[in-house]
Amino acid sequence: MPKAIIAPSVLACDFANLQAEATRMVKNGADWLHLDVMDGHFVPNITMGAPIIKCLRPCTDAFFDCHMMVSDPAKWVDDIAKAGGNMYTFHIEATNDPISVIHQIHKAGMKAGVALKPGTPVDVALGDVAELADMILIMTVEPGFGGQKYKEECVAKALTLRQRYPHLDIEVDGGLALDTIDSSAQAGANVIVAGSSLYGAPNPHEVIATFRSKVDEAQKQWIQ
Ligand SMILES: O=C(CO)[C@H](O)[C@H](O)COP(=O)(O)O
Ligand SMILES: [Co+2]
Repeated sequence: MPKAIIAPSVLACDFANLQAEATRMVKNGADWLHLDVMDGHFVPNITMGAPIIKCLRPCTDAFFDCHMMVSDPAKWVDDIAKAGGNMYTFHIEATNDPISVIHQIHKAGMKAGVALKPGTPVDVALGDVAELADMILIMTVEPGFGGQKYKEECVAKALTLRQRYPHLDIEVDGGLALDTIDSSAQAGANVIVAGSSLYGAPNPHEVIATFRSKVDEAQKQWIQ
């Protein structure tokens, strides 16, 4: 059964100390690091790109989960692969040909994720997309900024995916915290992104452990 994967979003960290902030979460039990790449066009904010990911790569062995909030997903695949990205998750709203982008990502040696904004119906990810992708990301906030309120209504999409694809990695991103994790875990999401609730916590180790136990417990209902 899909195991719990906890992926702190460094978007919420002190970027002046990115190396220490990233490795701190790994030491606190994180499985992946979630790196939010924003181009100022697909979303109204600019964050980091391949040059920063490349600098971070020698600092940790952690799996780099690159969330690409960009208007032209095909354009950055090779740069992110060379920089050391492990998962390249692009938005389905940004392309007319998600299948060819998935193939391009695989050819570059990365896992392929496909993200859905809150207003995007899950139907677009069913069938070929879910069967070829390594992960589907259900956004639980509008992409662009950390620290937003969790949109619980989005988790119905995770439930639809989990019922059809018991082995698929399903990620949720946006507003995940101790008071919101339950609905995502119960809907079958197993990859939990959290920025503010982890970087703002005095005890991130405990928060990560709680996320993990809630997800692992909930996953038992889907497959043994
Ligand atoms: O993709 C994102 C925003 O577009 C971030 O990953 C997300 O918002 C995480 O931050 P927080 O947990 O504070 O909501
Ligand atoms: Co993200």
